[in-house]
Amino acid sequence: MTAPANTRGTDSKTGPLAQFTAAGVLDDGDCLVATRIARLVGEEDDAAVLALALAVRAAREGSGALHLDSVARLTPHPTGHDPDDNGQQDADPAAEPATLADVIELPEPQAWLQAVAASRLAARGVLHIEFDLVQLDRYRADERLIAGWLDSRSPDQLKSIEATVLEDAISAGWLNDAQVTAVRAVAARPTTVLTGGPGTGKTWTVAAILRALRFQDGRAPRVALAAPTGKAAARMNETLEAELADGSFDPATTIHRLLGSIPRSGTRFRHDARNPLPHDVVIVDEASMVGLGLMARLLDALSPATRLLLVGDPDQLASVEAGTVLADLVRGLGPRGDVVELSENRRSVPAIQDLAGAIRSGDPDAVLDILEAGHPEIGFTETDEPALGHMATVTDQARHLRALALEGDIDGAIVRLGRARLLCGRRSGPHGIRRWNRLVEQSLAEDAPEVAYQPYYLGRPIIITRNDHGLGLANGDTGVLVRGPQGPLAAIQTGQGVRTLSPWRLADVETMHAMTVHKAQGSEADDVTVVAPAIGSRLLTRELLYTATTRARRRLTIIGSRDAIRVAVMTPIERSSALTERLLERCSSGP
Ligand SMILES: Nc1ncnc2c1ncn2[C@@H]1O[C@H](COP(=O)(O)OP(=O)(O)OP(=O)(O)O)[C@@H](O)[C@H]1O
Repeated sequence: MTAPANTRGTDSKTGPLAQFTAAGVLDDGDCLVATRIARLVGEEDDAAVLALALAVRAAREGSGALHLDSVARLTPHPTGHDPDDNGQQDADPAAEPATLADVIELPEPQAWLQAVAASRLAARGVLHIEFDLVQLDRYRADERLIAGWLDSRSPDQLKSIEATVLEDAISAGWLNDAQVTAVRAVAARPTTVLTGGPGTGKTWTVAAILRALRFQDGRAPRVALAAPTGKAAARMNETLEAELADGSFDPATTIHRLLGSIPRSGTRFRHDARNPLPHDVVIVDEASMVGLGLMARLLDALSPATRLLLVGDPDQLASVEAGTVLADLVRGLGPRGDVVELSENRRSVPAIQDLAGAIRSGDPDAVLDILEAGHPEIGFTETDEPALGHMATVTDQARHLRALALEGDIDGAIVRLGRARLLCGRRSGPHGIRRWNRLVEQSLAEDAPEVAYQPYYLGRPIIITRNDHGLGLANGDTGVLVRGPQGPLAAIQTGQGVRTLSPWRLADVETMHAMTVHKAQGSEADDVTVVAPAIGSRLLTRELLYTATTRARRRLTIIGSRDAIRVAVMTPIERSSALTERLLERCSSGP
């Protein structure tokens, strides 16, 4: 393959940009940004402009870096649509999906990389080439900040933790060996990453750490508890209630609030290197949902004396923002001994744990064997045309919720809400939540016609979609509409308990007979039904299936074809970054 001829790549209507747009790989926004910047710096090399547009696209898709040799493996979507969007199934689901290399003549990656390295875009610092990756300046800067910060830390700068208090907390904590290692690591190290799947005792370990900190002599250390979302912060407060009860520690908050958001600035905060946070210890839960930019801003705002504990599950879906920071840190800091992994799951039933393990290890045969073994806790409905008839628990749940709501039973309805959940990859299309919400409502309307036309019908499960500090509601809080003395009441489970209020006060709210897997992150239900995305969907990934599976405590039903399951298990989300390499490079060149 050769580098593309110079066909006026700075014009998005012709040349390689047009070809990539027609193949559904680039969108107009990618091309517009690339052509504008190219014009600004006077770049005329098609190959470099194409790399810039693809780096912009990569960031949009969650990568802070671009491997030019991965471009050939991209899947073209000539209509610009995902199969789940346009309602079409692949004609032959077993057929190998075409790659971009099948439809476009691509530059040879090494020559392309050299062309980018020699380009004006590189000379002017728009693009950088390191570790054979192309990076936009912003993501490289964030990665360098994170790696540099982690590298500069020394245990000598930390306030020491009294050994006897630490040992007391450990012996009184009923901790397993890995949990003890984690507590000791936090005491001894400036940075610790605590990983593990759901129910492996991460919060239990954090509680032991807080107890060790509370009984320190002299000034109690100042601890910040934080999470990427309001919902996750509220959950932290709930699960650490006993440790927070005496007021020794401030309740958890969002990372944005901790750093001090500046209105209308998503990238600047009141706390930064010049005005660092005053805390001795910062503990971040659900760290897999923290993107590159936010992690860089957080570390930038920590003083050298601050201990940092990042807690999360690197195998779950990563942040919406670009980056796979937690997974990168696990790989990059592992050799330094900064990572502790917990693996003993105490929450889900063994069959679901085994299934999650097989998905995580990328073994489709093992996954299908478990799905088809007839475990009472696992159902597998093999079809690529899911229908409501496949989801008895979902319609059952809707009817129970409605009955409890009609009785005005707030507690009963809230408990019921956590019993069963229908999860989908996306919002739209035949496999998306909108369709299932509509179908469940149609089914309810057979007995209760008002469900079809009343927005606030009794028994409507809801999810809050935006933080509302005035009402004390967090994005992701869930609830149900129940009969109240003067009309319908919204009963919502918040971090501070159940709140009831008039549904008319709710601004950002959606129906939740079905929920996206992204939104379900950090929450669980006893009985989970998962509709697998269609073959060809970009959402059909290992992380999506793992995250959905690990939401189930007692029973799981997966609805999808064997091929779709196979594709999901074999398709880890490819997000490129150079953060791991940066950390490993520093580790190997260290003292
Ligand atoms: N060492 C232990 N001894 C007894 N019970 C434990 C221990 N560790 C964890 N548990 C229990 O196991 C369950 C899961 O623990 P925990 O909530 O800490 O897990 P987690 O990893 O934080 O889960 P998630 O990621 O879903 O929040 C809890 O009921 C907890 O009380």
